[in-house]
Amino acid sequence: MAFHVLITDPLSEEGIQPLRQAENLEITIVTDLSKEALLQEVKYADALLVRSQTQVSRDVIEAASNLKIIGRAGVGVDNIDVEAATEHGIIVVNAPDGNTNSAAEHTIAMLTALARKIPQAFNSLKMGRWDRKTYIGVELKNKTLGVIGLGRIGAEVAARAKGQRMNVIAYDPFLTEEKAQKMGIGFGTVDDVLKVADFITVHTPLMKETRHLLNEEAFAKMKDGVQIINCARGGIIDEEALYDAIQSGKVAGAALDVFETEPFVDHPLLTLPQVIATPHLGASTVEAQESVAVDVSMDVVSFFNGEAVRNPVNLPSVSKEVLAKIAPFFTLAEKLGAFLSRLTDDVIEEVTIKYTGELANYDVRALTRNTVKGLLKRNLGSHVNDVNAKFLAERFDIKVNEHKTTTGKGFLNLITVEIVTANAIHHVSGTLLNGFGARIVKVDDYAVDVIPEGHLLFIKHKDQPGAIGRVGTLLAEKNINIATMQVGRSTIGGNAIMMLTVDNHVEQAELASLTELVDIYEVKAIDL
Ligand SMILES: NC(=O)c1ccc[n+]([C@@H]2O[C@H](COP(=O)([O-])OP(=O)(O)OC[C@H]3O[C@@H](n4cnc5c(N)ncnc54)[C@H](O)[C@@H]3O)[C@@H](O)[C@H]2O)c1
Ligand SMILES: O=C(O)CC[C@@H](O)C(=O)O
Repeated sequence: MAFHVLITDPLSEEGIQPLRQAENLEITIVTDLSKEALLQEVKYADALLVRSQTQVSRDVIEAASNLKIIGRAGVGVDNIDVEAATEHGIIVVNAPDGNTNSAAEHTIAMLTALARKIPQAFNSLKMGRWDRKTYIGVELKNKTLGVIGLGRIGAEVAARAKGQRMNVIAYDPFLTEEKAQKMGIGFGTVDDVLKVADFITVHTPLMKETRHLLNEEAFAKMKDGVQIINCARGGIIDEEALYDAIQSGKVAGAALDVFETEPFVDHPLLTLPQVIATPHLGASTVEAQESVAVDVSMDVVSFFNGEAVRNPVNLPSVSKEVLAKIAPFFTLAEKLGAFLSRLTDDVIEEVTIKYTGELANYDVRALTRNTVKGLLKRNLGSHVNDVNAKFLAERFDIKVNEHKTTTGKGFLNLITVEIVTANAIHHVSGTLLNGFGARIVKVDDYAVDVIPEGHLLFIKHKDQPGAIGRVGTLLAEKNINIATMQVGRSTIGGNAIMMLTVDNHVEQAELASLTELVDIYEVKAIDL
C-alpha cells in the first residue's frame, strides 16, 4: 500500500528526492491553495509537508482524517497547531538546523544593507538619479550590536558581527556572564541591550512573552538613531510603535524580513524611506531549502518504514503499559516545572526530579521530560516539547537529575522538583489525590494544598497581623477576585507565604503595588 504525501509549499526538488525514491510513497505537490482547496486536499493525505506559508490550523487537521505526520521544512512551527496535531495523534517533525546559517547570513546582509542604505540607493539609481549625498551610511566597526535571543541563529549572528569588528551585547534568559565571556560578547538584561545598542536584532521565537517585545516603551529606552533588524518572526516588534518611532526620528532605520501578517501586498512601514524589507527570505537559499527538505523528507520516509524520526516536535515515546501508569501524572509534572520557572528570574543551573512512592517502580523518564518541558516553556514556548526538552536543557547547560525512592511518608505518590540557581534553591512537591485530582502540597519549606491550575499568586511576607488583610484589600481595589487562599509559615512572626488563586491574570503594575505593601517581600504571578 502506498502512503499519500501532500506538499503544499514550494520545497526543493533535490530535497524531496528521498520521498521520490521511497517505493511506499506517492507524492502530490499543489501550492498556493485556498483554504477551501486545502481542506479538500488534506482529506486524502497520510503526510503533509509545508514551509511557513500553509497554515495547518485545527480545522485543517480535523479535516485530514488519514493524516499521520506533518513535516515542517524549517524551524518555526507557529503555522502548525501542534496541540491539535498531538490531540489527533499526528506526529509533527521539523528541520531545526538546516536553515540556521542562511537565516544568520540574511540577518548580516540586512544589517549591512541597512547601515549603508544599499536598497534605497539602488532604487534611486534605477530611477535615473546619480545621488551620492542622500545615501550617506554609517560604519559597523566599533558600533554595538544588541542581540535579543542568543539561540542557534542569534549566536551565529553574534559571531559574524564580531567579524565586522562590532561590539556585541546579548540578552537571552539562558545566557550567563560566563558563557558570554567565552563567546567574547557582552552580557546584559534586555534593558541593558536596549540602552547601549546602535543596532538591535531579535532572534527569539514568537510567543506570548516575546509578542511586542520591542514596543513603544522599549523604543523609548533605546539610543536616539538606533537601527532595528527583525529576521525572526513578525509580531516580536510592535509594527505601529516602530512606525511612530521612525517618524519621530528615534529610530533611524529598520530592516525587516518578517511581518505581523504575511503575506501582504502593501504595508504602512514600507512607505517609509528608512525601512528596507524582504518577503520572509531568511531561509530562502538553495542550500537551506535543500537541507530542510532533505531533513523532513528523511523523517517522513523513516516514519512510514516504522523507524524512529530524528526531529520530532511532539512524539510520545513510552510503552503502552508504562503509559497507562504514568500518563495521569503528565500534566502535574509539567505544571510543577512551569510553577518553578515562574518562581525565579535567575538562570537555572540544575533541576532534580524526585519520584517517591509507587511511581518509582516505573520508567518515569517521560515525566521527567514533561517537567523539564514545563520549566523551559517560559522562555522557549512551542520550541520545547517532551521529546526535545532534555536536549534543550543540555544545550542551555541545565543539569537534569532524576531520583526515585519507593518508600515515602504521607502520599502514595509524590513528585518533588528542585531547581538550583546561583542565588537560591527552590522546590515544589505535587501529588494526585485519589478522586480529587492534582495538588501542590509543598513549596520550598511550606506545606500547602493548592490546585495547580489557573492564575496563582505566590507571596512571601512577614507573619504579622494585617499582612493578609492588606493583600486582600488591595486585590479587591483592583477588582481581582480571590478564589482560594493558603497560608504557610516557618515560625510565628517569621517568614511566611500566601498562595492565592485568583480569577484573572495579574498584570505587572498590580504586582508592583502588592510588593509595595508593608511586610510583603516578594510577589510572583504564576499562570498555569
Ligand atoms: N526569517 C526566516 O526565514 C527564519 C529562518 C529560520 C528561523 N527563523 C526564526 O528565527 C527565530 C530564532 O530561531 P532559532 O533557530 O535561533 O531558535 P532557537 O530556539 O535556537 O533560539 C531562540 C532563543 O530565544 C531565546 N528567548 C526566548 N525568549 C526570550 C526572550 N524573552 N528574550 C530573549 N531571548 C529569548 C531562547 O532562550 C533561545 O535561546 C525563530 O523565531 C525562528 O522561527 C526565521
Ligand atoms: O519556510 C521558510 O522559508 C521560512 C522558514 C523560517 O521562517 C523558519 O522558521 O524556519
